[in-house]
Amino acid sequence: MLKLISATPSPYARKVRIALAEKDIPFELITEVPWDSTTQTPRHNPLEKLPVLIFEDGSSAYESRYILEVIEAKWPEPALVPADPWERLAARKVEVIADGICDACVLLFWERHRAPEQQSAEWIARQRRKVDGGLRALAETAGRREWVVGERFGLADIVTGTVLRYLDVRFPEHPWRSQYPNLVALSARLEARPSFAGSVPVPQVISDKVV
Ligand SMILES: N[C@@H](CCC(=O)N[C@@H](CS(=O)(=O)O)C(=O)NCC(=O)O)C(=O)O
Repeated sequence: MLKLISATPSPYARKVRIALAEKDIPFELITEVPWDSTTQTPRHNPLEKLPVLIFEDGSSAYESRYILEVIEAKWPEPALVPADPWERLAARKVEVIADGICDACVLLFWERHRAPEQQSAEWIARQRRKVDGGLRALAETAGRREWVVGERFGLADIVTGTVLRYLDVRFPEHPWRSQYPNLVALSARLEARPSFAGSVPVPQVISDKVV
């Protein structure tokens, strides 16, 4: 059985969970805390990050963008990336923006885990600018269209939906809902899909000291 190492808050893992669900690919979900010493992630990814997709032969794929490319190659229908090369590149650019917002949120999250006197205001401001700028770019790209790129649901919608819901977990005070009504409507439509409803992110308890 295909296995996916995931974590309850992970937007990167949620991308993969949604893609597998949208393609009706059965898999075993392994939920863990990659920050704790109990993690099995390093056994399957030398970079020690989840998500990790583990195939029946024990080989593994890691880095969510790469995992999604592997899934698209192994199980091409229904396609989640546009056939048109330029539309495909537009969808990949949306993934770059969405992943970049998530990356900035992760850096913010750990900076805020440091003792107050050790936290860098400049570093926090820098990450906050990336979140704000990325959201602005997503809102401009999405406009008021039904789907973020092209004429059907796909990768650009998956990554946009996952980063928006991730903000509720890691950056709940961010005012994106008042800033971008088009993203609020898009998020509501996407969250109604069974693949989204079955993978709603929630915080996790981290037992070990990380920073
Ligand atoms: N670029 C990676 C990022 C993955 C990532 O940062 N995963 C986190 C968990 S979560 O933030 O997604 O919940 C992790 O495993 N971090 C462990 C570590 O960085 O050592 C991807 O897209 O897969």
